[in-house]
Amino acid sequence: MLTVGASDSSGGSGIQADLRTLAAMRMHGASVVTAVVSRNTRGTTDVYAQPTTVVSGQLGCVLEDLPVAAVKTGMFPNAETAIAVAARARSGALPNLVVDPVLETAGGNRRGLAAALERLLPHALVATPNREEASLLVGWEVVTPDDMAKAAAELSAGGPRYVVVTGGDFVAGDNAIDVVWADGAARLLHSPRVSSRNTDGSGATFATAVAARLTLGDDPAEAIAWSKGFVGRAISDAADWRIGAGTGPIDQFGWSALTLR
Ligand SMILES: Nc1ncnc2c1ncn2[C@@H]1O[C@H](COP(=O)(O)OP(=O)(O)O)[C@@H](O)[C@H]1O
Ligand SMILES: Cc1ncc(COP(=O)(O)OP(=O)(O)O)c(N)n1
Repeated sequence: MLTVGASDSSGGSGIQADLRTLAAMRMHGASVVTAVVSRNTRGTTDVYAQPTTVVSGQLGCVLEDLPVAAVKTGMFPNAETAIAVAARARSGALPNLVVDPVLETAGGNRRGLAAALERLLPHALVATPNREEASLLVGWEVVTPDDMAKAAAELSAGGPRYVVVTGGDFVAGDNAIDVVWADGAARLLHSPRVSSRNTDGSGATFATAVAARLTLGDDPAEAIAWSKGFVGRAISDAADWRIGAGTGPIDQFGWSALTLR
């Protein structure tokens, strides 16, 4: 599987989380690095964008040799890089494409990046925006599960066949609720909400797991359901960790359950 995204110096999110997820799923991961991000558990302090020629060069180099079965995209530092990857997708070179439209580190040009992502989304099989990302993409505020379903339907029109609006930050009751839109209908996915300050990389882990399960032959609905369980366990297993002063990473490997002697 190929992940296209940014390097996160804290190790919690970005390509580090993606490659950890793939390793936990016993899968080989190739990685195209769109940016190098200075980030710790308290936040992001700098984003160094790779030149677009380097991103395109890495992409071409991987695709001409490795048998890539699925691709997940994460953070793009600017519109130009996203547009270059969209051009590759348009040519049919990115199979089983899962787009996690990260806008957190886009700085002042979120609208420009969102517009560029709109050029990538029609080539995706699955998109996994959180509520904030969905709000920016549809242009209105996505709050409730009904809103999530409406936004997912809007994004799916002319775009990915499956849209999952994730609701990790939607606190209502005991469940973490995601809304999946596919083939004209919305479905709610519930899992127990884990009380933890360590949720960094949840979105990256979820989207990567979806792409990885697609390579194993799941249909998208199965891949999404499996990944929801996987990320919930990873969050739960890391609930007691104390790594950094802020939002810490999650436990894709089930390390907390292992005893190493
Ligand atoms: N505290 C939590 N307990 C259980 N599942 C969670 C929790 N936080 C996030 N998730 C799940 O992790 C996945 C990523 O969701 P979310 O946090 O919304 O994405 P992002 O990290 O992109 O903001 C979703 O499947 C969501 O339901
Ligand atoms: C380098 C880098 N990549 C991704 C993110 C944020 O990704 P997102 O899917 O919004 O959230 P998590 O994966 O962290 O749950 C980031 N901040 N930096």
